[in-house]
Amino acid sequence: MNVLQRTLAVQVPCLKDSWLYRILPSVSHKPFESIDQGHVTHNWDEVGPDPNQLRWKPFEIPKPSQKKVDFVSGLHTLCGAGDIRSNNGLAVHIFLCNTSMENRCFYNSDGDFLIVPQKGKLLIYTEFGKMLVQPNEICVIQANGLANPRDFLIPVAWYEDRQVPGGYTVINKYQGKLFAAKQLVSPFNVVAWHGNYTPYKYNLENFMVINSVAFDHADPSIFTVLTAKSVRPGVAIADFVIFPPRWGVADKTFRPPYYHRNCMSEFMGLIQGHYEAKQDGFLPGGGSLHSAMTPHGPDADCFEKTSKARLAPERIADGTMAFMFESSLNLAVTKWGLKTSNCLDENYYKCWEPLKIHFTPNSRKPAEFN
Ligand SMILES: O=C(O)Cc1cc(O)ccc1O
Ligand SMILES: [Fe+2]
Repeated sequence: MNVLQRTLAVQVPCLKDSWLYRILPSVSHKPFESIDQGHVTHNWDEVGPDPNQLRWKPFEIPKPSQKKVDFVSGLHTLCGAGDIRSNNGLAVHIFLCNTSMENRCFYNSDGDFLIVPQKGKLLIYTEFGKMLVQPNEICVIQANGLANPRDFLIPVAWYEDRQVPGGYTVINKYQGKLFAAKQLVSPFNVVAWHGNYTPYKYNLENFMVINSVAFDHADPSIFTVLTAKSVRPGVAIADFVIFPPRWGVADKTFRPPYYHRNCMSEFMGLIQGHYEAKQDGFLPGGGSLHSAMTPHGPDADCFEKTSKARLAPERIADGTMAFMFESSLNLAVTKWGLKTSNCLDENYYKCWEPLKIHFTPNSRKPAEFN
C-alpha cells in the first residue's frame, strides 16, 4: 500500500472463487507465527451491546514523525456482529495509516473488504494488478445494485520478479487474529489470471441516483450501491448506501431524512462536504452509529431551516458524499471505539435538544371533524 491514510473498511463474507497463474511455485513458508496484532479484534463482546446513537469525531491519523503506521498496524475494529468462524457477519474497521507497506502484504481469510477511502490515496498491489483508489472511489467485492457493471474497474495483470533476501512478510487475518509468514520473494508474481473473484474499484460519482419525483422521502434503499445478501431473502448482512449529489423535487414533503427508527443498524460516514441532516458535527473522517430501533433524524438546525423551505426543485449535497453501511445485524462496539480512540462525541445527543414542539392542533382539522 502506498500513500495510505484515513479509511473506513467494512468486511463481509466472501462470495466467489477465482484462479491465478503464477510464474513461480509458492516458496516454502517458515512455520506460521502469531504476530503483534495491532488493534484488529473480533472481541467486541468485551464492551457489549450499546443501544444508543453514537457519533465519532474524525479519527486522528498519527504523524509519520511520531509513529510510522502502515495499513495493517493502523487497522482498528470499531464495531461488528456475527460469527467469524461460520463466516456470517460483518465488522467495521477504521484504518489510520501514514506509511506504505514495505516487503509485507496482507490477506484476509475472514471476509472481503469493502474499502472507502476518506482522506489520502491508496495504491493497492494485488495479485491481479495494481489499483489506485482515492476519496469518492471505493474498492470492493462482487455484487452490484443500481451501479452499472460498466463502471466497475478491475486491474490488469501486473507482476514483479523480485527476490527479497531480507524476507517478505505475508500477513493473514484469520478468525480475527493476525498471523505472519516469511518468504524470500515478492508474492506479486502472477503474470496472468482469469475468473471473476477479482478486486475492483468504482467511482461513486458514476452512481445513477433514483429519487422521488412526486411526494414523500423515499426509503434510502434507493441509494444501494452494493449488497451482501444473507440467507434470508431480502435481508442484507450489509448494504453499502451513498447519499450523492442529486436533485430534490418532492412536493408536500419534509425533504431531509424523516425522523425514524430502523430494523437495521446504520453505520454512517462522510467522505467530503456536509451531510444534509447534520451540517455540523458529523465530519469527514468521523462516523456515527444508530443501532437498530433507536430513533434518530435531522438535527434541530436542519429541522428549523427545511421546515420553512420553499419546495422548489433544488440541488442537494453538491460537493458532498456521505455513505452508510446498513446491516440487519446488531453491531457491538469495541473498547477501541468507545474509549481508546478518544474520538467518541460525548455531546452528540445535544444536536436534537433544541427541537421545539410544533403542534398546532387547530390549524387544520381532520376531514371527519369538518
Ligand atoms: O439516518 C440517516 O441519516 C440515514 C437515512 C437517510 C435517509 O434519507 C433515510 C433514512 C435514513 O436512515
Ligand atoms: Fe437512519
